[in-house]
Formats: sequence, C-alpha cells, structure tokens
Amino acid sequence: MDTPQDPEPKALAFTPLVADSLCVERGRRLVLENVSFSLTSGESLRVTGRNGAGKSTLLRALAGLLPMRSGRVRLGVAEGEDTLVATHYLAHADGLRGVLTALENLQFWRALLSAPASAGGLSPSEALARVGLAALAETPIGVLSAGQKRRIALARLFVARRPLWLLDEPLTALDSKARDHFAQAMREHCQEGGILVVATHDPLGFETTRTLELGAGGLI
Ligand SMILES: Nc1ncnc2c1ncn2[C@@H]1O[C@H](COP(=O)(O)OP(=O)(O)OP(=O)(O)O)[C@@H](O)[C@H]1O
Repeated sequence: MDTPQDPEPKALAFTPLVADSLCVERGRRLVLENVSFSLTSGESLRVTGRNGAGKSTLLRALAGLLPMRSGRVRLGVAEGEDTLVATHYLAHADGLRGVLTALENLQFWRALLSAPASAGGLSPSEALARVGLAALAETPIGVLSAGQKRRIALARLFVARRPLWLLDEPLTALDSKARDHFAQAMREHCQEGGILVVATHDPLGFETTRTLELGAGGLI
C-alpha cells in the first residue's frame, strides 16, 4: 500500500554543485584529470566522451561513491540538510529486484529514499503511471522487457523529490516515445530548480546548459 504524501513539498532550489579540479584513478590509472565545473539551480550538464573516457567514473565521484585522488565536490544544501538526501544517482544497472512486482520495487525505493528533505514525491502507483506502466503494477520485474525495467528504474526519480539528478545513460533501451517523455521529465526537473548531470552517448532531446566532453578538451 502507498504511504501518505507530504502535503507541502519543498522547493528544489539550492546553491551550486561545484566540481573543483577532480582527479580520480581507476585501477591505478588516472581517468579524470582536473575536471571542474559549476552548476546552479535549473542548470544541466551533458557528459559525453568515447567508451572508457570516464563518464561513469565522474558520476560515481560526484555521488560520493568513489574516492578522489585530489579535488573536491561541493553541493550546497539548505542548512541542516544532508547532501546524501539531495541526490538521486541512477547507474547503468536498473537496481530492481526480479522477484518483486513493479509496484513493490517502487515501494521499496520510496521507503529507502524518502526523507524530510526529499518529501513530496509521487506515490509508487503515480510514479508507475508517470512512466506509462500502471498496467504492469502487479507484474514481477523478472518477466519485464529491458525497456520496461528501465522505465521503472527511472520512476525511482519521481517517488522522492531530490534536487540533484546524476543519471548514467538513462535512455538506454527506451523507445522513442519513452525518450521524449523522459526528456520532458528532465526539462521539468530543471524548470523546478533542480540540477541535472547526464552521461550519455545519445542526444537528450533538449538543450542542456553545458556539455562536458571527457578526453577531448573539457567544457563546451
Ligand atoms: N572497477 C574498476 N577498476 C579498474 N578500472 C576501472 C574500473 N571501472 C572502470 N575502470 C576503468 O576506468 C576507465 C573509465 O571507465 P568508465 O566506466 O568511467 O568509462 P565510461 O566513459 O563511462 O565508458 P562507457 O562509455 O563505455 O560507459 C576505463 O578505462 C575503465 O576500464
């Protein structure tokens, strides 16, 4: 059963995300060298680059999941709030449990992700409807197609409102209509004051504030 919603969701606006001279090693090899950028409320960054250029590495470092050799990431949040609850990180993997239904997976994620600072998200049923999969609510994830699983993974973004979205190849396996819908969701997130960082090889379907091409000269 869905849990009740916070009646007064907070605004998403917050002070900038700053990456300052990030250097990150993987397997003793320097993958990111002096990567710097700053994004404020409503801004978006598209991270591109050849396979192995370090896109996933950058997102994981921004999410605090990888140690840095040097440099730092600063995420301004409201006083008393935790940077951890300000961030949605979506990796390549969908992060879904095959034996649970679509609805149960989102109930799990909502319980895990909800916090006072990120309240105001959709209920799991509403989030499923948002990604066009309300009819599959009671279907176990294990029997869904790759694109359907991806859509449910993306629905996690809607069950808890968080200002910073770090998305690694979010469009993988989506059909063109689902891509259009998700482009609209990313646009709305920025219009509401959120910040977006997307690693992708594909066009996103909207103009981001900036592009960072790793391995080829930096910010565009
Ligand atoms: N766990 C790991 N241990 C050692 N090296 C790693 C590890 N994960 C990634 N690497 C290396 O780090 C480099 C950057 O990998 P990363 O996954 O960030 O690239 P990417 O730009 O996201 O690539 P792709 O477009 O293929 O997804 C690659 O050379 C890769 O081999």
